[in-house]
Amino acid sequence: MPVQMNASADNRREAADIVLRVENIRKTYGSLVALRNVTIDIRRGTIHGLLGENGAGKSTLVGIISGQKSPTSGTIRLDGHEIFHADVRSMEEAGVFLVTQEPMIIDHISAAENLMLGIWPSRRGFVRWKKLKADAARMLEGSNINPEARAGSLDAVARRKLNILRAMFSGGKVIILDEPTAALTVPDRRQLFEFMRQLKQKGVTFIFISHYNEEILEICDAVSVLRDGSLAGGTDDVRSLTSEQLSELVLGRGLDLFQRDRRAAEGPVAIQLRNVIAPHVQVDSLELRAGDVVGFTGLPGAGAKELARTIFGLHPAREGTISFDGGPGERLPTHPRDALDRGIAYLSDDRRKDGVVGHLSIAANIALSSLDERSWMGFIDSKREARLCDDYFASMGIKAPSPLVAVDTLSGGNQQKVCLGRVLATRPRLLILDEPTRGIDIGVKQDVLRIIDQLSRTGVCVIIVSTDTDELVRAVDRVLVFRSGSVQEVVTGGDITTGNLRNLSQA
Ligand SMILES: Nc1ncnc2c1ncn2[C@@H]1O[C@H](COP(=O)(O)OP(=O)(O)OP(=O)(O)O)[C@@H](O)[C@H]1O
Repeated sequence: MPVQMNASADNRREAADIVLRVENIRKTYGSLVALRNVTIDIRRGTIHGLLGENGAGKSTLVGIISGQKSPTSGTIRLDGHEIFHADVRSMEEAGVFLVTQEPMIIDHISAAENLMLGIWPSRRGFVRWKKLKADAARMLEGSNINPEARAGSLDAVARRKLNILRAMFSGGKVIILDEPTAALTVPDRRQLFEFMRQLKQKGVTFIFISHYNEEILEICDAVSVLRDGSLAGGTDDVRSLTSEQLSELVLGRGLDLFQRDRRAAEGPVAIQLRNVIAPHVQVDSLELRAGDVVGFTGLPGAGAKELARTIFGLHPAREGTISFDGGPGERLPTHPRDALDRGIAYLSDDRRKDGVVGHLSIAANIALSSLDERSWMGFIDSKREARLCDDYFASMGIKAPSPLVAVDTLSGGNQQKVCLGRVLATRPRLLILDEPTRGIDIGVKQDVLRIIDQLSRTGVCVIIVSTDTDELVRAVDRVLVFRSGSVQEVVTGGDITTGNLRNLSQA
């Protein structure tokens, strides 16, 4: 019976190959079924992509794997052993780490101390500070993070990098990265991927959540796709897939990619900025015509985000004026309220800080910043408010039972859609969007780009601050590349390509 013996040896080898198995996992929130009997095998030493539309159940699944959430039913096996009553601590001790989109960093200690959190070297009960600093400095080499810097002073990207590095150096054998590349620059992303490949060689396994096909195709070995809480498909050989097939697997249909019909800068100037000077910003002149969609890009600190925030009154300008429709130059807004009063709206890239109010409903959030428009002599027109909320709820494709549920209960991408609905509802004349589709799935991303396009056709000027080159290529008329606080390059027409923008924004 040699054939049978070979088969069982193969089975054993195969079982040993599987570091993590989720089996028949089901999770419900009241009547909502977030996961329906999901079974996935994750092979040791691979990078396993987890894909799905917003609200498909990805964060819920990795929350369960990492011990943050408990399943309604089903089992998790690590190295073939069933795990009972897992919590975050026991899973980290077992080598399973979840790196979320919101870095868990302690602000008042240094980057080095944060990096080594939980693994501070000690001798006879005393922390070996010298060794800690030396180890941390080695790990942070090439990351542009000063090991001595107070974590609270680091920007969002540095915090995210620190969090990823912490999991990697804490001896994780299964590391889950939930949209780790959001906000990372191209060089940062390359560095992260290189690092993942090195650890993979050493047998570390990654579960990698991303909405970017190109990333999945570049870094993953295998993928599993969730659709509406069920496993919709997957493969152990990502190389056999094309980007279109990946989209189809995620959406259950083909993807209709959006491409703006670019306009030349013609017609009277609607908004003009002059001599704007602010920390990290020095811009002599910027002109927007009605209906222009302009992209701002560059490395962190190069001025793109800073200028956008200056126009909205979040980043104090030392000098500079703004004028509307050929009128006289006015001082720049000194406060967001002042900006909103003058028809300038802004979507922050930090939805935790200035995005949504979690315990309020979707409708209340959408209504928040457009209160003036729906009130008349101090009274709120509630019919109008309901209509407005219904419109945005439907057009943004927000996945929730109704506009009345609390934003807290939505998936990350759906929360982002609420933020976007909220700024669009202010009906501004200048709309500034900072990373508008970050965290949003590929299908809805096209819808959002379409909505921005339609809005611009009503005469609204739009500024999109973005590090997503694909987004810029699809959505804008021209791209301003920032360097050292100034506009270094203006890219127009056929020159707006992914390759060009990557080269220019890294230079
Ligand atoms: N605490 C909660 N209460 C009620 N429903 C919840 C809760 N947490 C998640 N859900 C629901 O479970 C479903 C799955 O959400 P999950 O966050 O896992 O999606 P996701 O695939 O990670 O989406 P995204 O890409 O937007 O991050 C969604 O319908 C979401 O609204």
